[in-house]
Amino acid sequence: MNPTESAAASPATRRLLPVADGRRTRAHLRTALRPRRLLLAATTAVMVAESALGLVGPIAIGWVTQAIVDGRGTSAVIGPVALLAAAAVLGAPATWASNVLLARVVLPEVARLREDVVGSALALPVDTVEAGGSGDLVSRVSGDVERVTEAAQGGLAGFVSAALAILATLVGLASLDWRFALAGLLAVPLQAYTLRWYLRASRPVYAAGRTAEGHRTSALLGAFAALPTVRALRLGGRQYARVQDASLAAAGYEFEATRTATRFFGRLNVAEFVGLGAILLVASVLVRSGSASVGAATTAALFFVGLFDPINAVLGAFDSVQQAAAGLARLIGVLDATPASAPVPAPAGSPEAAPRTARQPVLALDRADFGYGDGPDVVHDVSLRIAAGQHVAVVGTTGSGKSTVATLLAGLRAPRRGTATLDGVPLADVSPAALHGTVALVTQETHLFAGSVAANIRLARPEATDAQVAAALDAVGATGWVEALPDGVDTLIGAGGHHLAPGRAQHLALARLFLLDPDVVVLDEATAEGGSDSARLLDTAATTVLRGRGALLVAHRLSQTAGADTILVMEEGRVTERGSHQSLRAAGGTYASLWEAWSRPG
Ligand SMILES: Nc1ncnc2c1ncn2[C@@H]1O[C@H](COP(=O)(O)OP(=O)(O)OP(=O)(O)O)[C@@H](O)[C@H]1O
Repeated sequence: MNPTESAAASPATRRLLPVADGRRTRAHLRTALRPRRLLLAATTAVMVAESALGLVGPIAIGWVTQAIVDGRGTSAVIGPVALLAAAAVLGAPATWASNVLLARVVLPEVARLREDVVGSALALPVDTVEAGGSGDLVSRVSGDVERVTEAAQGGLAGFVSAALAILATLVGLASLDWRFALAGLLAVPLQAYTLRWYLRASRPVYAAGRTAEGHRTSALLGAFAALPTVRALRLGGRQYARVQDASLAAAGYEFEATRTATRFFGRLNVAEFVGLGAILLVASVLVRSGSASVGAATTAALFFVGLFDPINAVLGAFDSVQQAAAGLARLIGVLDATPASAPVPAPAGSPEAAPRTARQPVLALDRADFGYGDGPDVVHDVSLRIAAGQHVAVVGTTGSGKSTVATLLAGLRAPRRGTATLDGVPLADVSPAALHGTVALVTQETHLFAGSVAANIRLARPEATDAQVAAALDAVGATGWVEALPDGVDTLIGAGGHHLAPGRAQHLALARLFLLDPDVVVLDEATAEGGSDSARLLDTAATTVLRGRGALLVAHRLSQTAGADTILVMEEGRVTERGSHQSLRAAGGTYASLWEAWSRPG
């Protein structure tokens, strides 16, 4: 997308990627954890043992208190103290084992989820990413994955062990005297009510907060992508205001979430004091009536006070589990948005990658219409066919739809009506792995990745040898200037590296294309950056790359298109003329005038 457009699109008007509903999210979790259910059961068993060890403290203290009240000798204290020491010694390995087991259950799944989501994101249709803004995608594969990891590593472990501690304490209370348990349970309705209120209040806040974060990232990325335009047109203030609005909206949700959590913990304190008050009341009645010992009453009070932390931990963990659930739903939304027919692209050279063939596939558009987003059609009823090494050129004025046709033919976008096919199969049904090496699109915007020149060329075929990389550079005539760089092919380019002029970046893109060796090439102004000096060099390189393959050429310099087998003239999204250079010149129409204007000296 044009950066100016991306910066101009208001985040509020974006259609973000879908978010999975609760049912779909739970189903995904169940499927993911099913193969690990034995490990999960072992982890739970260790956590139960760990929680049971945590109960030993209050029990031992109760026994000590009772021994003192009864005036028994020091020997009566030795047993409880030894028990306390044993629980402390066993507690450490139990905690270690539960952490290790939990990591074994959870971490591989989180890692796989991240890989799946990144893979799906790379296979998403361009339209879908453009509609949502890449910021939304970035915030999902970074922020959301982080939240799920945090919850799974820390929050979930805390949640499970604290929940088990609560259960074990309640059992402990009941085993002292059922009336202690009953008194303690008085807090439960209040806690349940508070929790229900909190879940209802916080869930939408977290979900909206994550969406707002996506908007904020989109606004930031949009502003950065359009930086040169923003500077040139002095749009800084407007961009700043846009980012500020998106940030304020996101911060607003963060405040709201904190406010809700604070209220929640305040209400919980009330519940705790109601429970403790009830236990102390019951204790005093039972001790006075002789139904319970002072030691048992002390243990009961300590049990209940000991519940405060786990209850806070459970409910606090709800917080991170809730945030993780919102994140997980957004991640699964990405998985679901990827077309089933478009598996994750396999790197070239891997066994799943399409085998290289010297075949000549037929790439065709048939009566294709296309429009961006919800906008009107900008391409109408376009048909063209590239077979067996044929070269088709598209010419026309700015905005007539040439680039759009190029992206339709390369399978980056799908026509609204009509078809785009490879050997008769709709491109939408051809997996990226099968398209890789068959059809390649090179546009005017050449992205240089941070890395060496060789690494940038090798992206086309990671298994290519140094000699093959050198041969590709040689074939397109780039060896001379590449060798003159500070470190030759090892010179670092891209972000933070040696600066290359746009024409040189295009030259490298042509070398990359040569190494990729696709059957059909779609060149969209791929040599447009050449100044008068390097224009000829780029034209020669393009001629070398195109030799023996089918091609669609979009170019402003008509010298590049004059040799094509068929030339299409586009006006306002329609093909208005079609034929060879000679026949179109002879026809005296738009092409003849364009040629006339272009070839006029000066
Ligand atoms: N990402 C986009 N979102 C919305 N509209 C777009 C987008 N890209 C192009 N358009 C519109 O579609 C129409 C065709 O544009 P396209 O870029 O295909 O024309 P073109 O002939 O390649 O122009 P140029 O020679 O300037 O590259 C234009 O009206 C343009 O404004």
